[in-house]
Amino acid sequence: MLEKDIETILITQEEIHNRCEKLGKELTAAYKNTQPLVVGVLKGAIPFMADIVRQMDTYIELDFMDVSSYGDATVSSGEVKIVKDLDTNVKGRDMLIVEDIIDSGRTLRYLVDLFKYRQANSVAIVTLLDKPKGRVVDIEADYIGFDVPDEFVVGYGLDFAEQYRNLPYVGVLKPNIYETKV
Ligand SMILES: O=P(O)(O)OC[C@H]1O[C@H](OP(=O)(O)OP(=O)(O)O)[C@H](O)[C@@H]1O
Ligand code: HPA
Ligand SMILES: [Mg+2]
Repeated sequence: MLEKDIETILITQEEIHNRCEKLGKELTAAYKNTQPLVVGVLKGAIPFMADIVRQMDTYIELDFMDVSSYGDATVSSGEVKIVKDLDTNVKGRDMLIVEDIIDSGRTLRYLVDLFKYRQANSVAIVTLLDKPKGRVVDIEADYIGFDVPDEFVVGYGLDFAEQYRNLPYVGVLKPNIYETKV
């Protein structure tokens, strides 16, 4: 059903699963002596977060933050706003932010600066996808699943107009889909 809208599959479900296993081992080792607060950035990070935390064999806590800079657009508005804040006081905490993609970098630049301002002890980033060509502000992830080309990607949490988050892989939409929705 959804697959008819996809032009190319960039990353398969199996590739994502295998990469999550490897990243999970690295994160387990990195956080074995601390109890990090793992922060999922709603809504895109949900599928990746569900997979990556189940590959972390160590003590962790979960929290969520909802920030938005895109709305239904495919180009970032440039302004990041908090839609839902954390429930947890982060002062002195080791934090791991889980994201689906770093594109312009604005969302993560904002979050890292915010958590440092709130005096977190450390702030690291794990992202499923990195789109280095999209970068407008300076930010790098500590753990990256895959690099993607400078194209608008969907699936595995990533949406176009709130659709396609539930695809079990990452792909590029057929051009006619943009035309009918824009
Ligand atoms: O590096 P950037 O250019 O800031 O883009 C990346 C962010 O944009 C998307 O979220 P969005 O704000 O669309 O919310 P969503 O997760 O609910 O789709 C994505 O999930 C990242 O959080
Ligand atoms: N796809 C979906 N959402 C996004 C993207 C993308 O390529 N970049 C930033 N948010
Ligand atoms: Mg989005």
